[in-house]
Amino acid sequence: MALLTLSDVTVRFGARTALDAVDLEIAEHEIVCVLGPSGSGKSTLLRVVAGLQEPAGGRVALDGADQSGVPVHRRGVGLMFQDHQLFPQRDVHGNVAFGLRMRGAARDEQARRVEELLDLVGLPGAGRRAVAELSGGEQQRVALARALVPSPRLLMLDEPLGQLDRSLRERLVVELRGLFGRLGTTVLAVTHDQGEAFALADRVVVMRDGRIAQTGTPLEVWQRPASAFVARFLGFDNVVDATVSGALADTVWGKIPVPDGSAQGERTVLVRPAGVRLVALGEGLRCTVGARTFTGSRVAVLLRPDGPAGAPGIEAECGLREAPEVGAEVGVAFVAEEVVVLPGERRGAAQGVQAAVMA
Ligand SMILES: Nc1ncnc2c1ncn2[C@@H]1O[C@H](COP(=O)(O)OP(=O)(O)OP(=O)(O)O)[C@@H](O)[C@H]1O
Repeated sequence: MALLTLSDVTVRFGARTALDAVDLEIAEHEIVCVLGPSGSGKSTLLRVVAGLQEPAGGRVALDGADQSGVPVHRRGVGLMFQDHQLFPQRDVHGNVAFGLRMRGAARDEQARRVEELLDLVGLPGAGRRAVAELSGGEQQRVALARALVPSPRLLMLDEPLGQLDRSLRERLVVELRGLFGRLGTTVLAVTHDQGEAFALADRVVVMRDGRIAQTGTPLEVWQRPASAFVARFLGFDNVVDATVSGALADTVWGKIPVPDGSAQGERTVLVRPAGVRLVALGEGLRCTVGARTFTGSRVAVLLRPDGPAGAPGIEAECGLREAPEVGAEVGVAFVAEEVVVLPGERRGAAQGVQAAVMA
């Protein structure tokens, strides 16, 4: 049985629907990350599970038990918010022991458990340190220890690494995944950073306007985005309308090869940057290099098709040495394995069909 089940959960703020009939299940020991643009309903999802927000409709169940009317502190969930919300006047021990004290745990049990948790999050012996003197990353660990101390059956994290610098986030995310794996913690985390979500999660949930746009393993979502929205949200810019016929998609960039078995007809097609190949001038689509951006080990190259007028730019990625100069003229070809015909009919095409039917 799922540890957490949301069935048809709707949350409204006046006329605004923050969650729109959401269904979601989380299995025990699973780490699920919710991703989505600002305002898509991520925090509301956490709040409704925690009991901080009443749903207007639907049901939240933990271990199969309906949670309506069950207050926050009786749900057995741990919560960690973006801004840590540590008590500045208390030391590390005082912060981590908070949940135990509230439960009336004996002092020696508190001391033992706090030490155990501080060891676990990599802050052994830090109990007497003042919270205000800790670095952002250390405060983050204290907040995590505090959330873990009552052994919640579900740990919920809202932008857990939000305010930390990039290198610390990358390190902590790996540590967190290892830690949750060892503890067998079930986690529901919210982040707007897809790199973080992909590194942490067994499964990601992409939200849009209060609904789930896609759910799947990081690899599934990355390889097969469910829609143009998800593809663009993941940072893919090469998304164009196409008419797919057999192994070719007819697009504004010319005919692009698509993988065997691709859906046919009026579609939207994603070409991953790795599927854009630079070839000799005179072959493929003629483009001018509009910009180059160094991304670490690769160079992102923006190509502007020389025609037809209004054709969108194409993003390619090149090795450091073969990236052409800005202004260079190049030929562009496409590699079928890196092309994805997105599920669902193109919106414009569907509207066209509807207009035709109505006429
Ligand atoms: N207390 C509230 N009163 C009124 N509207 C609210 C309230 N909380 C959230 N909303 C609205 O509900 C929608 C979803 O908000 P939510 O905070 O869940 O989004 P989010 O995806 O977490 O956004 P962000 O990434 O910016 O934190 C938004 O349109 C927001 O304006």
